[in-house]
Amino acid sequence: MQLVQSENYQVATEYVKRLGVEAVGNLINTAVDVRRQSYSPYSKFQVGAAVLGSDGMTYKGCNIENASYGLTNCAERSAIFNAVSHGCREFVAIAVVADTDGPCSPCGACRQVIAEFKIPYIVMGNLNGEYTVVTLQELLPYSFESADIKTESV
Ligand SMILES: O=c1ccn([C@H]2C[C@H](O)[C@@H](CO)O2)c(=O)[nH]1
Ligand SMILES: [Zn+2]
Repeated sequence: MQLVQSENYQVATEYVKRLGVEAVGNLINTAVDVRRQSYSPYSKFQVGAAVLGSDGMTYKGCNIENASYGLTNCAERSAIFNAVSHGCREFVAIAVVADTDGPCSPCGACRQVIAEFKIPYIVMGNLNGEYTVVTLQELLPYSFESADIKTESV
């Protein structure tokens, strides 16, 4: 698949340089590949995600829906939970891909989980090879995090 950057081109180019063009391409291709495992009989909207761990491993995830719609797990959270289940808690970047017009953007719930693990770069793509990269700070500014919980004050 021919990859073409869209949206915040200048700043995204800098992020791609930091991550490495090959690493970004591998993450997108892995997300496209695992998207085929999507269990989405209700929305019929297939999503794939791949997260690169600091251990150098790539962990995959797809969206998994449920007859009780609210129990649906998005591809991004599936990928992160897969990584954590394998003992990986530190990450370099996450990619998400779906059949969207522009790059597919993570939902609010996934943004919060991405923030929990402080994943620094988020690669958003689609099946046409259009993609962009944003930082965690750009994706979810003013995030609520563990440091905000003061258990002593209870
Ligand atoms: O970034 C996204 C957006 C949506 N979905 C899933 C949830 C649901 O199964 C379907 C439609 O929202 O797509 C993801 O996995 N990731
Ligand atoms: Zn989500």
